[in-house]
Amino acid sequence: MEKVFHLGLTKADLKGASLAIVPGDPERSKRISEYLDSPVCLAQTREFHIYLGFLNESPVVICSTGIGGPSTSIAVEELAQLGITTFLRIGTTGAIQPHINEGDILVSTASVRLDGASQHFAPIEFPAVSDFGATSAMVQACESLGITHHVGITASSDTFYPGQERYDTYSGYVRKAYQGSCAEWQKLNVMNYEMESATLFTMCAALGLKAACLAGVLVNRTRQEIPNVDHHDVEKKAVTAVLKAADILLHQHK
Ligand SMILES: O=P(O)(O)O[C@H]1O[C@H](CO)[C@@H](O)[C@H]1O
Ligand SMILES: O=c1cc[nH]c(=O)[nH]1
Repeated sequence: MEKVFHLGLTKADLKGASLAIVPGDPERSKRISEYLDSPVCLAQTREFHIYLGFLNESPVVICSTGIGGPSTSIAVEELAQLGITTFLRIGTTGAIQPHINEGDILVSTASVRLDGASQHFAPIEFPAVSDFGATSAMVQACESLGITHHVGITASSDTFYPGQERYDTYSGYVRKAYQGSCAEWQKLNVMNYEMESATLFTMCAALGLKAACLAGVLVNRTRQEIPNVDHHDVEKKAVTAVLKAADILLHQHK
């Protein structure tokens, strides 16, 4: 088999792996790989930092997606060509419901499609819905680890500023269409904002792949805009949860 376009890997490089953990941040890939047995770096190209390791003897791929839908769609398309069928996103997020605390883990059942890339896979009426089994594994993982978590809908936006209704200190400008949008999502019981799950869920549902997403809360925007938690502490909790979910999915039938 030829190498895929961006990741530059062949199927043989993945050693038969069928599950990938997909963080946004490239540096998170390496940190996650350190929890696996015999981790190796397969490639570092653009935003895609790819590692292979073993979880209780099963091969697992870690591949960062970078920020947003377009690069996420490339990672997913190319990993699927290499044999990956299950994608577990581990992200960071901003909560918009007052009962959610910094450091909590949010498991997304579905996402509001505030992205553009998902429309290249399915029309806007098509739901950005997670895979039930993979999402249940994330919930089970949080429960068994005693991690405070919330399960529900996520708003997934192409932009960090206007799409998430952030009034930056440079222009303070958010176009009319997004003014008041955060309050509307709050009213509709949306838990949080992040930037990749709408593309991931839509394309995986459309292409017959499985996807789930959990994210660690860095900030609760009902109280403040700038995080004051330790990113690494939040990340560690999310990594522990996603690895447990991967283990459940890979080994539950053995
Ligand atoms: O921490 P990651 O996985 O990158 O996720 C979140 O953080 C980035 C924005 O700061 C976006 O990618 C968003 O989805
Ligand atoms: O508020 C936030 C925090 C992290 N990532 C996002 O996309 N939004």
